[in-house]
Amino acid sequence: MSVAAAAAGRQVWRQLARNNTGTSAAIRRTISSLPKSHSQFRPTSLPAFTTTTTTTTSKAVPRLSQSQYRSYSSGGSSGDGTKVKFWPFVVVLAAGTGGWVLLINRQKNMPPNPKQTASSTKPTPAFSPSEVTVLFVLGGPGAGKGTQCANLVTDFSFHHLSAGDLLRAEQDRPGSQYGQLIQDCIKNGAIVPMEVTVALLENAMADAIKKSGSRKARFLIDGFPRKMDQAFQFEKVVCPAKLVLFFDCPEQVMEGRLLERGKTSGRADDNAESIRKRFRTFVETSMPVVEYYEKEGKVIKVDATPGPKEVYEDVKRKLVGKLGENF
Ligand SMILES: Nc1ncnc2c1ncn2[C@@H]1O[C@H](COP(=O)(O)OP(=O)(O)O)[C@@H](O)[C@H]1O
Ligand SMILES: O=c1ccn([C@@H]2O[C@H](COP(=O)(O)OP(=O)(O)O)[C@@H](O)[C@H]2O)c(=O)[nH]1
Repeated sequence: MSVAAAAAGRQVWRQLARNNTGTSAAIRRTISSLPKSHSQFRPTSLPAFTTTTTTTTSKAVPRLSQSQYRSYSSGGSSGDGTKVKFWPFVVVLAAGTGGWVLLINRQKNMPPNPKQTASSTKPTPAFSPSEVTVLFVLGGPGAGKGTQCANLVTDFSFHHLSAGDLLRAEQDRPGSQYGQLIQDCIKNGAIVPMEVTVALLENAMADAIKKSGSRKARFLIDGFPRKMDQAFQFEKVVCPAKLVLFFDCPEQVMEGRLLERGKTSGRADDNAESIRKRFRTFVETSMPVVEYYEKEGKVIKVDATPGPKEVYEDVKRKLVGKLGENF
């Protein structure tokens, strides 16, 4: 695991702990019981995070200065000149060995060469954007992301991966050490630490590609990234995204849809209190992600207020307009 990845992992936990004042004591307990190293809190069933090693090449060993050498002439003579004297050799050997040890220890303490570190720790995304097309699908809770993804799957043979669905499946997986954490986050409209979600997505993408038997694939990553750290991590270790589909919808409309959905969805967060928290998280944490990608010129914005058919016509027209029929 790279130092940067470890630091990123620790940062997430610190951040979560900081943001944690309003969340349940169960989350606090879970966080405090979690190990610091982010490689250790990776779900056991999930793929390994990209790991790289940093190597430092040994530098040319500088010569010892004169003062570090024991002078042959400094010792007095003992006995007659015909006897072989061993002690000067022993002293020279000891001094030489000491010098080597000092040098090696100094090299160990030296910071690695920045050039080497930059190239050797840069993780390569698991999937190449030349083979794998990733579209992030964003929008407030209840904006209609899942509904529109289903249409896109039919017309454009996308694989649809909902981050929320993957998290709920991990939450329900017997033996998952993240079940309680995910459950608490979802109920409180909080965001599950990115390592868990990114790993679940990478795993699901790899499965879909394996099943399809083709290295080329299109993915709709629904409800993700909801936070900037997730966006950076996913693009760095999984796959750079081509575009973001953003479903823009007023809160009042989304609330009505979610309360209606809550009558049958069985979801722990489709209730008035959780909805309020989810809206807040969306405005404070997820909208900055949309704004970031807007600045990158990667956002297709769709008004999600009309009925599903009308919304889809708009999605299709804008998507094909941007990428063409055969993207
Ligand atoms: N354009 C729309 N007009 C009215 N209802 C919609 C529309 N799109 C989705 N819905 C309904 O609203 C609820 C939330 O939609 P969903 O696709 O699950 O949203 P999200 O995935 O963004 O949370 C669902 O019950 C869905 O049937
Ligand atoms: O990347 C993600 C996606 C979802 N969630 C959690 O899953 C919940 C439900 O997300 P989903 O996309 O299923 O539903 P939506 O809120 O969009 O209706 C969110 O409120 C978060 O608690 C998360 O932590 N990280």
